[in-house]
Amino acid sequence: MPTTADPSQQRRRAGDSSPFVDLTRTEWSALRENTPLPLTAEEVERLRGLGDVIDLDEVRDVYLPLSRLLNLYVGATGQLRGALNTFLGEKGAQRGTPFVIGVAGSVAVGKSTTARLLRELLARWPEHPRVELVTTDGFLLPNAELQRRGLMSRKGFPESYDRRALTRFVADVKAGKAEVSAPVYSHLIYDIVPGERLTVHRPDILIIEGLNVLQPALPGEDGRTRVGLADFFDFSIYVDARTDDIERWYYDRFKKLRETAFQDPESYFRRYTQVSEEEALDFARRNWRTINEPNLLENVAPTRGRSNLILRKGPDHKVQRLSLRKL
Ligand SMILES: Nc1ncnc2c1ncn2[C@@H]1O[C@H](COP(=O)(O)OP(=O)(O)O)[C@@H](O)[C@H]1O
Ligand SMILES: CC(C)(COP(=O)(O)O)[C@@H](O)C(=O)NCCC(=O)O
Repeated sequence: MPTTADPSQQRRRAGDSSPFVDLTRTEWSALRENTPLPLTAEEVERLRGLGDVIDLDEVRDVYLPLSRLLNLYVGATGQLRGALNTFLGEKGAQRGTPFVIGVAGSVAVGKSTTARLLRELLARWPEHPRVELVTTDGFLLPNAELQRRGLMSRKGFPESYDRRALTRFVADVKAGKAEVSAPVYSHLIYDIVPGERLTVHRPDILIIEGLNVLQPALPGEDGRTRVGLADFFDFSIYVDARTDDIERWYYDRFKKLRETAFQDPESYFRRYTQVSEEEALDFARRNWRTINEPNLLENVAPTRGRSNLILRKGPDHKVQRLSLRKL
């Protein structure tokens, strides 16, 4: 068989048998067309998570095309709704429901920054100004309950969440309910905040970000299949990187948190400011090796292929390649 040295042709051939279109950063960035850059360097700085490297170039090259694509998807969904209403006739006077976007990926991969940037960029389009962001950590079981179930060292694994409540939350938002609320998690106290709720009032777009948002539904106690969170998504994004890089980012962030958030007298991790950096890092390494890495490999990474878009980061946190699901 003749071979070709042209990588784009090779990719095209491989692409024929893949449900995704693979794009380099350069190819992707050309797709922003004339979408204006609505954020200043200061605003980007404010949105950046600890350890993340996001600057205006990254916003322009990666996030503007993404915001343009999502705006097109929201518009096309509105047209589909019109078709559905025509079909439904008398019953078809349904008002729109929020467009739901899931953002998945490992602990420390930078999904929070991706989700926060998207919220800001999407809210600047006049067609959908009301964009809400909810993280799934609010649906973690409280520490007391995790302890009762012997799950304290499984935080972030699918079984550490109240998955029914999480799915019900997204289902209610997607159904167009006027007011839906979620519990709130605090990284500071490492627990659910008693009595605190976050309320969502029928936004134009809901972004739901978390480790396990693309997990398929578990069968119920009767063994029957249930509806899962991702069944309510209109679009989903998986933030991806090499496991070695994510591990390094996790330790770098831990070191920074030790100098900042952990110093707070209320911080659950305050004790790691009182020991040597090496001892503190031993704890971080244990956490990575026994909790976050196994969860990434067993539960999170296998959901990558269920997303609509994979953002693949290089060792410097910058997105290098993207895979977009074909329709
Ligand atoms: N122990 C901690 N104390 C304070 N903030 C934390 C702590 N652990 C993580 N964070 C912050 O919580 C957010 C979510 O972190 P994480 O779930 O690892 O997702 P990601 O890094 O993909 O955004 C990040 O902004 C991170 O900086
Ligand atoms: C709170 C998390 C489970 C992430 O929750 P998510 O919002 O992704 O559902 C995670 O950031 C975490 O704290 N993991 C526990 C192990 C650790 O401290 O690294």
